[in-house]
Amino acid sequence: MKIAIFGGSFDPVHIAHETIVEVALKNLDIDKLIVVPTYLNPFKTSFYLEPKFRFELLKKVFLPYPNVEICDYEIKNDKVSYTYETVSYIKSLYKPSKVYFIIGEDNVRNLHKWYKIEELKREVEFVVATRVGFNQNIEDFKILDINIDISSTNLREQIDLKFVPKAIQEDILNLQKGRKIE
Ligand SMILES: Nc1ncnc2c1ncn2[C@@H]1O[C@H](COP(=O)(O)OP(=O)(O)OP(=O)(O)O)[C@@H](O)[C@H]1O
Ligand SMILES: O=C(O)c1ccc[n+]([C@@H]2O[C@H](COP(=O)([O-])O)[C@@H](O)[C@H]2O)c1
Repeated sequence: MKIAIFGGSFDPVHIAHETIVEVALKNLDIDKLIVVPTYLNPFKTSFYLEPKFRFELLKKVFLPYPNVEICDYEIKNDKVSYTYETVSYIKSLYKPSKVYFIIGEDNVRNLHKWYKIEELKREVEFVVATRVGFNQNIEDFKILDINIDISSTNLREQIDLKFVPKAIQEDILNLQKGRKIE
């Protein structure tokens, strides 16, 4: 089995994430794509939406995709998880013959600082989703061509429903009513 892992904070999930998954399913030779929400990214100090809620939003968004699974491994750890550990766990579960790990172009800059990065590079092939405004040297990577100028930060600051997947628009509007999001 060949798999791709797409890890992220998804705080909250937006349409660029959904598009990355669609393009990956189309362009990578994979049987399954596993989305792994973080409890907390090792380089970040806090999250905004509760991990369980970010997980539920991802479930709703990717329900129509039969080959997409949302993995609660990091959330259940209830603490910072390193990608190297998550990949080891997923590998022990599925014994895949090939593992891709998808990151956005913004994450290329600090990739060399990831925990056990040299070992991790031997375990996975990194795939980079291009990101508007980030011009990293990505010629050594497999590329997913994404051209959507949105971030979770933008959405937390100001909701614009055109960047929110249809399946969760109501949940996001409810957050706005409760003033959890502006
Ligand atoms: N618009 C985008 N284009 C390409 N890649 C993206 C885009 N948005 C997110 N990604 C990538 O998807 C993964 C998960 O993203 P993440 O949940 O951190 O969203 P984000 O929009 O970058 O959030 P934040 O604004 O909170 O940093 C990361 O590897 C990130 O680089
Ligand atoms: O393992 C690490 O050292 C490491 C350091 C920074 C980020 N990551 C992972 O990179 C992925 C993208 O994170 P984010 O917050 O940009 O969505 C997510 O799966 C993080 O756990 C992993």
